[in-house]
This record gives sequence, C-alpha cells and structure tokens, in this order.
Amino acid sequence: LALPKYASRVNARAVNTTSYDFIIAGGGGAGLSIADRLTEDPNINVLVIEAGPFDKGDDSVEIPGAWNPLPYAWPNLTTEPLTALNNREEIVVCAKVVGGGSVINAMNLLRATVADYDAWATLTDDDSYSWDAVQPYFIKSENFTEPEAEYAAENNITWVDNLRGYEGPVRYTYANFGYPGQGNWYSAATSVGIKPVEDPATGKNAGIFWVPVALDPDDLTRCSARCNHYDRVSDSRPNYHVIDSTRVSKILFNGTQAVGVEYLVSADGEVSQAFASKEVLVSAGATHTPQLLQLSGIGPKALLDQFGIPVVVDLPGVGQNFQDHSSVNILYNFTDVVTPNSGSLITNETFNAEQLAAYQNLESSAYTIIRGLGSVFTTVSYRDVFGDDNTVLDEAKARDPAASLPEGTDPTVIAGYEAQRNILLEQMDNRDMAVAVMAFDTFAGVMVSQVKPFSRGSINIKSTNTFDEPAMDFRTATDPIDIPTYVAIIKKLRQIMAAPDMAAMGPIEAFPLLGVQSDEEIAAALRASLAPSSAHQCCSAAMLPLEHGGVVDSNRKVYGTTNLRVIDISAFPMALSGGPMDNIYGISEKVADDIKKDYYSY
Ligand SMILES: Cc1cc2nc3c(=O)[nH]c(=O)nc-3n(C[C@H](O)[C@H](O)[C@H](O)COP(=O)(O)OP(=O)(O)OC[C@H]3O[C@@H](n4cnc5c(N)ncnc54)[C@H](O)[C@@H]3O)c2cc1C
Repeated sequence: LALPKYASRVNARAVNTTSYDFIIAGGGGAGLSIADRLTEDPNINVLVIEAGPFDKGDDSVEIPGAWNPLPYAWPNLTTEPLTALNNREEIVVCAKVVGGGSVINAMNLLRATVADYDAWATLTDDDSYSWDAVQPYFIKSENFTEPEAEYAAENNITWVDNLRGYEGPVRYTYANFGYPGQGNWYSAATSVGIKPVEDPATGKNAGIFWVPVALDPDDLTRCSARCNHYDRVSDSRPNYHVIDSTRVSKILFNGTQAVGVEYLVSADGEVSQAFASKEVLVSAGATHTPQLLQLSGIGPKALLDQFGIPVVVDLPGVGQNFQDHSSVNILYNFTDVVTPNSGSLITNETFNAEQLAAYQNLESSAYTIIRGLGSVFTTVSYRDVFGDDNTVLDEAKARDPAASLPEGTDPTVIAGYEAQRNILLEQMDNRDMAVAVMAFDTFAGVMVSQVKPFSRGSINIKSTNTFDEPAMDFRTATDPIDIPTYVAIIKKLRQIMAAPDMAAMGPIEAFPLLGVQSDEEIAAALRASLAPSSAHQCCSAAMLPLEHGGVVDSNRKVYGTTNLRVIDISAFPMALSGGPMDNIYGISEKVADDIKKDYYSY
C-alpha cells in the first residue's frame, strides 16, 4: 500500500498490508504528542489507532464557556462499590476521542512541583525524572502567550518569564475575563494566610494563583493535543497515520517480543492486524492501558489464568497502584452574591448575549472561562490545614502499609506502595506542595479536590471481551488518613468563607454541609458526597522497579518484553499534586526523546 502524501486518517480495513515502525495504541494526549515527535523524522512511519472519533469542532469542545465533556467520553464506565464511601457506585468520565482528555478536559495547564518530580526520580532510581532534569521538556512543549499587562496587574495574574516556553506546540494563556467575586475570594483566602504563588511553574504550587489554560490566544478556542500535535503538522507528514473510532483489542507477540496489534473493525468482533517493525507503544489511558495489557497476556498470572488468557509475562503490577484525585463540590446559598458571576450566563439573558457577542468578536469574555470553574486556584499544603498538629500524620506513620491494600496483594506491589507512602509522609511536611485544590465558581460552589491520596485502587478485566469495561475499583478514602485530611481542608474552606470579603456575600452552607458541624459530621458528609474521580486517573501500569510492583522501567519498557512500552499517564508512578495535562505534554517530550535515543545517536 503506497503511503499517502499527507498525514492521514487511514481506513481501518486498508491498513493491514502496511508495516509501520511504531504503532501507538490510543491517540490521547500522550499518544499524539509522541506520534508528532517521532514523525519529525520522515523515514519513520507511525500509525496511531484511537478508539474515539475526531471531534467535529463542536462548541462544547472549542468554547470554554460551553464546555461539556460527555459527548466524547466513554459510556458505561462505573466504579466498583466504593467501600469507604457508603458502598456507592459512581459514573466515571474518561475521554474517547482523537486527542483524548485534552479535547474534553477543563483546560487547566499546570506543571507539578519539585517535590513531585524529585519523588519520581527517587521511586524510579533515575535522576532523569528529577525536577531539574524535566524542566527543559516543559519549556520545549509550551507556547505561552502573556496576557495584557494591565489586565494581568488588575487581576493578580503573575508568572515568571524565563520559566515558560514560547516556541513549543502547546499554545496556552489565561482566560481574558475575571468575575468580580474572584477578587473577594482572593482577598479572603490571603487574609487567612494563603500566600500568592508567583508562578506554579516554579515548582511550588501551594497558595493562590490564576490558572493558565489551553486556550488559543488568537481565536480563543481550546488548543487540544489534536490541534497542537496532529493538525499543526498534518499537512507535512505523509508518515503520520491515524485510524479513528477503532479499538485495539490485543498486542501481538512473537514470544515476548511485541510485533503488532490486533484491532476491531466492526462492533461484532471482526478483527484486523497491523505490524510494527520497531515498537508497539501503549497509550490508552489509565483505565484501558492495563485492560489492553491484561487482555494481551501481560498481567498478574492469577487474573490471566482466571480468564484462560495465555501468560506472556506474569507482571503482578499491571492494573494495581491505580490513583485519581477525588473531589467534592461544596455548595452554598449566597444571600448577597456579587454579580455578574458564572451563574449570570444562565440567569441573565442580556449578560449572556453580551458575553457571547464579545467572545465572537475576540474581546474580553466570560466565555473564555471553563463553564462552572473559576480562573483562580487555591491550593493548600498539609501544614496549611493541620498547622503543627501531627495527630493524623503520626497515625499514618505508625500504620503497616500492607493494611492499606487489599488482602492478597502481591508483595512486590506492597513494597512499591511502601516506598511511595514513605515519600508521601515526607511530602506532608512540605509547605510548597499542595495536598488539595479549591476552585470557587463565583456563584454557587467551591470544587475541592484531594491531590495527594494515600489510598490505592485497581483496574482488572472482568472478561476476555474488549468491549466489557474492566472493574474500576477506586478504593477512594480506604486509607485512614484521606478522610481526616479532607476534614481539615473543609475547615480551612470554612475559614475562607468566614473571612470578611467572602462573609460579605452571605454564604450559607448547602449540600453536603447543611447542618454539619463536628469533625465526625463532616467526615460522614464527605463519605456521602465525595466523587472518586476528577478524571485524573493514573498510575495503573507504573514506572517502578520490578521488585516494587513496577510494570515499566524508567525508559517505559514493559518488563519481560521487547519492543513494547507504555507511554501514557498509566506509567506515572504516583499521582501529581495538580492536574496531569501539562505534565503529559512535558513528560511526553522526554519519552519521545528517550525512544529516539534508542534508535539514533544524537
Ligand atoms: C472531563 C475531564 C476534565 C479534565 N480536566 C483536566 C484539567 O483541567 N487539567 C488537567 O491537567 N487534566 C485534566 N484532565 C485529565 C487529563 O486530560 C488526562 O490526565 C490526560 O488526557 C491523560 O492523557 P493520556 O494520553 O494518558 O490519556 P488520554 O488522554 O485519556 O488518552 C487515552 C486515549 O486512548 C484511547 N483508548 C482507550 N482504549 C483504547 C483502545 N483499546 N484502543 C485504542 N484507543 C484506546 C481513549 O479513547 C483515549 O482517547 C481532565 C480529564 C477529563 C476527562
């Protein structure tokens, strides 16, 4: 089959006579970032196979103020019963579209912290993951456009010039509109001791700051991985192919060497195959990467045996170490809420029409803010919420790590968790690292998210059918430290709400804190209301030493195999103290470089 001249959307049935250098299973944020970098060499052919479609440029994707992730999310994803959250079963959102999460996410782009990356370096025993070592990759990925100076000064938007990248593919800036209520929140938060963060790109993210967003500064639309790592280059890359709306069902092996993939060309199970002369790169997200590995015979032997799947490599860590940022929306009735606010787009037709017209004229508009989220993040360290009180921390230190994992967990997975837990316990003393994020919507609520959970879950197949979603056992708040930490965070939120600048709006607690006072009552309210996910699923095919339950080494190579890597968020060893997206972009630059180094000397 002759390759077409331009990067192209390839017909699933036409492809199986062509051999590729690399096949990427899953065209999300990481998959497209790495496909883009690999195809910079015109002699390298890459095929990306993505389960979801190309988005149609819908308003819900492109216009932040019209945000709705559901049209391009996987249907039918639900948790297993959440045993620490009253046995609730909750729906989980996860992207199914070319560009993955970057097409439907809340657009916040934040580098994690010095503590996060230095922890990765320790856990992987590889200094190339230290904060200092990964910074050049962030700079390489980014294309930052500064807001206008006057607007920035009025709104307390600050950044450090030389920490931002200006020539990379990922375009980003700040929303060009701020609701006045954000000012009240900012003053209230700083009045109770929360410090302004000059720039989260400094690697210190505990405090208050405006959030950079993946907004194209020219036309004010979302800049997704599809835009910045596919559309940007598609006219000039005949070697970059994408099959959309097609699910990879299996990795094909010759012994333990990955040679290609099998994929489904129809809903009734008809399959086709494509072959990779160099490598298969798995990038199906934290839910489906372990599913694909397990279906292909890479996983815990007992699980594979249960379903009669021939074992290619017995890897106990596949699907374990699963993490996410749980969250809760704390709602209020305000007696004197400041207007306009984010609710005004719905309650005030004139305001809505004005803002839409301004957006269409590329002027300052509330439509540049993701619907339902503010532009200011307030993040708190463990010490911000607990002060010098060590009661909870001491209990956590005394706990046997194995007690926090399900009975029967493989000893290597326990060892990996213990290594993470020791680091987490140290991180609780780090005043520069967030353990929680709060975002005030200026209208009705504050989204609170715990970003350094001690609890660990799992992803395990339930059958050999690719279409059966795996068991997503989040095990949210099963570790005894997570709920008391949340309680302390809620008490900090109460302090902010009681400070004069927020008290002026007359906040009256509604769901889930209505009538709730004591710590025990707050804990019970949280167990009844916490969402297990912020759609930041990660770490389920972790980059850790084999003896620590690892699935890939620090070069992302799957243990016990050749020509197979995991290149997406599943390989993160431990959840980061903030949104993953910017980190996917930055770290994908490193992973692409590492892969290239294996094939070229440069
Ligand atoms: C609603 C929502 C809001 C979010 N908000 C933010 C935010 O504001 N800031 C932030 O930093 N992060 C946010 N995130 C998280 C962020 O988008 C993800 O962490 C990131 O996209 C992960 O990148 P990835 O490439 O590892 O996985 P993904 O981007 O999820 O890509 C995986 C891709 O693989 C595909 N796939 C799965 N199985 C198969 C298969 N068998 N065959 C072929 N393809 C397959 C999927 O369809 C998907 O497109 C949000 C995510 C969502 C869903």
